[in-house]
Parts: sequence; C-alpha cells; structure tokens
Amino acid sequence: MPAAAPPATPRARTVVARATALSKVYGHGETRVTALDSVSVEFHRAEFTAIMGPSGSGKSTLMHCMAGLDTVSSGSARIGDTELASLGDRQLTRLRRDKVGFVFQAFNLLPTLTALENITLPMDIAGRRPDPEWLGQIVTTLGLSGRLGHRPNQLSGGQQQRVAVARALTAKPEIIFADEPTGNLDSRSGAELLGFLAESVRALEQTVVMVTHDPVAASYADRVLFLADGRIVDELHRPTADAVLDRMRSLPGAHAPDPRS
Ligand SMILES: Nc1ncnc2c1ncn2[C@@H]1O[C@H](COP(=O)(O)OP(=O)(O)OP(=O)(O)O)[C@@H](O)[C@H]1O
Repeated sequence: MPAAAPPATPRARTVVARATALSKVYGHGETRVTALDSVSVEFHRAEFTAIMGPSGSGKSTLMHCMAGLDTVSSGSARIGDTELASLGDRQLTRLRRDKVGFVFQAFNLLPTLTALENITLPMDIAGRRPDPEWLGQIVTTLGLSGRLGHRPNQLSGGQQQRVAVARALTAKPEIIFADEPTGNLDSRSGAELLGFLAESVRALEQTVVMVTHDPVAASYADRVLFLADGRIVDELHRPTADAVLDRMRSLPGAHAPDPRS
C-alpha cells in the first residue's frame, strides 16, 4: 500500500494588516454613500490576496483605508500593531514610506533616472541604503539584471512595470498594495508580472494585496475576497480563473452574462 502523504506543515500565520469592523461613509444627506460597511479581514505574511467585486463595491476604498491613503469613518485599520487612525500626517507618511509598497496602473517612474535609480529612489529619499543582497535577489527574481542602466523609455511596458514592482519590494515593506497592476499591459507582460508578484510572495515572503477586475489575474493569488455593496460576501482559496468568474457572476450588483453570447 502506498504511504499516505505527510500532512502539510502548518505555517505560522503572521497578521501583517487587519481591518476590524471598518466602515467608510462618503458625503452627507442625499449624497451619503456607504463605501465600506463593517469589513473585517486579515492579511497574512507571505500571502497573495486579490480583491474583486463589481464597480463601486468598495475595492479601492478598502485598499486606500488599509494603506493609510484615506481615513476610516468607524472601526479600525491596522498595519502590524499600528492603528492608522492614531497617527498624525507625518507619522502616516513615514509609515507608508517604511512599511507599505505601492504598485499602480501608471508606473510612475522618473524618466531621467535609470531603472536602478528608480528602484532605489524611495530609499534614497528616506536616507536608507538598500540591502545589496536583497536588491540582487529582487532584480534576479524580476529578470531585470540586464536592464538596470536603462531609462524607462528604453524599456518595454512590462519591464517598466517590473521596475515599479522592484521599487515597491526593495524597501522590504510589510505589505504591498497593487491597484490593477496589469491594467496597462498586454496579456503576456501581464502574466509575467503576476508570476513575479506570486514569486515575490513565495520566494521573498512578501505580502501582496491586489485589486483587480480580471479573473485570470485573480487566479495568481492565494485567495480572492469578493466585495459587494461594501461588504465581503465571499472568499475563495487557491482560485482558478473559472471559479473566480463563477463567483463574480453570482455577486449582488454583478451583470449576469447574456446566455446568447
Ligand atoms: N471620494 C469619494 N467621494 C464620494 N464617494 C466616493 C468617493 N470615493 C468612492 N466613492 C463611492 O464609494 C463607493 C465605492 O467606491 P470604490 O472606488 O471603492 O469602488 P470600486 O469597487 O473600487 O469600484 P471600481 O471597480 O469602479 O474602481 C462608490 O459608490 C463610489 O462612488
């Protein structure tokens, strides 16, 4: 009889960021919108989470509140043990600089700097020196070794986006927030980028939270959170693109696909 596979060793699950009963209300009176309605969620070290949901379901608001880019109306958003609402503007800026990495659709690279200079810029501004071994590992993981002396206009869109990811990883942030990071890429470059993000989670134990509309992009994540009307209504682990698409179709506010198409 074949021996049973040994049980997977449970990994210590360090909570890197946490929302507790987080609500966000915009406007007053008739223009009042509840963008987030008592959301509680944890993000763990070395975990890749995708956030999906119909337009207006609160994805960006959740990311902005968790990243300290927007304030909460009630409840709490924490990074590590730090309650973001307890911080003043300067402390928040410092926390974002030291603990949070961002990857947006627009790469936001400086055209006059080389790829390497763009990667190390946030640390230069903070007066910190990148750990050369770590930087080397990131550059190798992202396949940028031969491109470090190039300026952004000498790089493809995919390579520019990888430089943006390297920039986010270099400061060893507690957590990286990515907003539609593949939105401007062709499907091959997008797949490459998502592969690298997933690799940074596996090989570098990075924590990544990504907002996306794309079920294929979400399938690179370890879990997918589904938002509808400001609430987390579903969660999928080890998702496939088809499973994500299925759940998306059943969400409140989702447009049911036309059976004739
Ligand atoms: N600054 C703001 N002022 C007023 N209402 C806002 C503001 N930002 C977002 N909202 C509203 O909050 C709700 C959630 O918006 P949010 O941008 O988080 O949704 P989303 O899921 O990211 O949408 P999309 O997929 O279209 O980007 C929406 O109804 C939106 O109109």
